[in-house]
Formats: sequence, structure tokens, C-alpha cells
Amino acid sequence: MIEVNELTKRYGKATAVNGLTFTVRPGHVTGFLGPNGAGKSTTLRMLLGLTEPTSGTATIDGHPFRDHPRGLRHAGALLDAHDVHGGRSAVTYLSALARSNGIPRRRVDEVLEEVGLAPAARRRIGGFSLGMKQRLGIATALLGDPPVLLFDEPVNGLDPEGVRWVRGLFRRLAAEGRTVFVSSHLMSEMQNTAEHLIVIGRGELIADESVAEFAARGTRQRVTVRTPDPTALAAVLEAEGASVQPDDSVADAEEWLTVSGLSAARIGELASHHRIVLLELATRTASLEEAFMELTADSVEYLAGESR
Ligand SMILES: Nc1ncnc2c1ncn2[C@@H]1O[C@H](COP(=O)(O)OP(=O)(O)OP(=O)(O)O)[C@@H](O)[C@H]1O
Repeated sequence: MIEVNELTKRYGKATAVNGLTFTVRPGHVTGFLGPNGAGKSTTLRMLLGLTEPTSGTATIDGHPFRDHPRGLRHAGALLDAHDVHGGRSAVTYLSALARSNGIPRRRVDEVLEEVGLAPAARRRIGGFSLGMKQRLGIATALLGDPPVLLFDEPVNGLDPEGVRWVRGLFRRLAAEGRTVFVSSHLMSEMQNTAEHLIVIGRGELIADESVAEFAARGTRQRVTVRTPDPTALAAVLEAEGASVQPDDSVADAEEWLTVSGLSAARIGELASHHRIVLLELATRTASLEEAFMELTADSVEYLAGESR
């Protein structure tokens, strides 16, 4: 189990993590979500004792990670896949880690097999692709067969087959009763893997709930409508209390509107009454990704096109 209590990290005047409190339980995958710069990596680094908190505590199975002798047997982590000395082979690198953590040598071959790197075991890590480095990072995390696993953006650089493999691996590790905590800045990466979500923005907790609860936020329905006269239609719909936005997610954007607060049937009736031609009309439910973007919109560090 992972417990974070009133955890804060400041760098000078900048606050990376601000009074975070949450618990990650064993037995299912927990997603750690937030836009770029939200404070995910800083939180994971504090959990692993690599960054000193300004205040608050972060513990693994009741103790700060540093207090666990032979750390890799208590918690395994993938942080920055590039952070490995490139001159050694995967076998040499993992064997040294196994020795210093009191882990039997046979685990090295087992984890290399598990992550699909057995054929590349004796090649220099420096020549590995990003995807292979991610696999090596995952092998490192698994080496000590630990009850707690932390992964920071693990699917970066993996091809679609690799992404599918890693999702299955996380679910299996969780089903074995381990605590599995996985960070991502994309909801779509988590929705088929995680059962629980911790969402942060600008270092603060935004949501701590099951994926099912999170999904319920996104069930608000909208209607998309295409018309040659969007200005007239928008005026009619707004007069009926609807909220109307141009839909700039499509190619011929000037003809499209996104409407909330009125049903498709009512929009059709109003258009007919006012003799406005409709070319298309459809109801759609917001995706989890949209619900996530809405939830974190206020905490996105740099918006595209925004002047700084
Ligand atoms: N060593 C540091 N010195 C100064 N500021 C830092 C340091 N490390 C992180 N920060 C700042 O703290 C904030 C949180 O960064 P962090 O890397 O934890 O976010 P993140 O959620 O992991 O983002 P990303 O998905 O982009 O990796 C950012 O504004 C970042 O610039």
C-alpha cells in the first residue's frame, strides 16, 4: 500500500506538489493522471526517496522507501528509461542490481524473458530503442518480485503490441495482489487498464475515485449539428437556453455547432419552425478523455497558442 499525506514540494517560489493526500491500495491498477507539469514525477520521486519533500510524508507499506533495506524487493519502479548507463549489457546491468539487493541471479533471466528482451540480453543498452529501454526499465522494476510497483509514463516509445502487452502485465501484477501505480497524461491510456484513478493538476488533488465514478462525469450528452446557417441557428437555440459552441474538431468547422442543454429532437423542431436547414444532427456522449480534459482544463500549464 502507498500512503501520501499532506505531501508538498517547493522549488524556490514554484510549488510542484501542494498538500497531496491519497492512498493506493493493492489488488488493482491505480492510474495517476494529470496534464504535463502536474507534479506526477515529483510525487513518484518523493515516494522513492529520490527527492526530499518540503513537508508531509510519502510511505510504502508504512515506511519511507529509504528505510527498506534491499529496496527492490519492497518496491520496483520505472522512472526515466534513459537513466541507465549505456555501456553495459542488460544482463550485466540487472545482475549488478540483483547482487546489491540480495536477489537470486535466476531472476535476471526470468525478467528478461518476461519483458521480451531475452534475445537482446547481451547487447549494449546504449544501442537500445526507446521501447527496449522501457522494457528494460520494467524488467528492473520486476527484478525483486516486489509487492509495490510504480511506473512513470510506461507506454512512452512502445509500439501498439508493446502497449497491449504492458496493459496485460499491469493487470496481471495487480491480480496477484500487488499495488500497481501508473502515471500518464492521457486518460485513454488508463481507461482500459486502471480500476481506480488519482487525478492531480498543478500539484493538487482533483479527483480520487473509481474509473466507473469518473466515467459518470462524462455522461453529459451533447448534440452536434451541421447547418449552412450556424449564426441563425445558434441565436434560436440560445434563446431556448442552450449553450452553443462552434465545433472546431471537424474539417468544415464553420458549418458545425456543439449544443448542450437541448435534445436533438428539440433542435430539429426549432430548426424546422424557423426554416433553418439542417444537414446533420447527432447526439453524442463525451468520451472519458473529454471528461478528463474538462476536469483538468484549469490546471493545464501551457495551452497551445497561448502567449506566455
Ligand atoms: N528539479 C526541479 N527544479 C525546479 N522545478 C521543478 C523540478 N522538478 C520539477 N519541477 C517543476 O515542478 C512541476 C511538476 O513537475 P513534474 O515533472 O513532477 O510534473 P509531471 O506531472 O510529471 O509532468 P510531465 O508529465 O510533464 O512529466 C513542473 O512545473 C516542473 O517544472
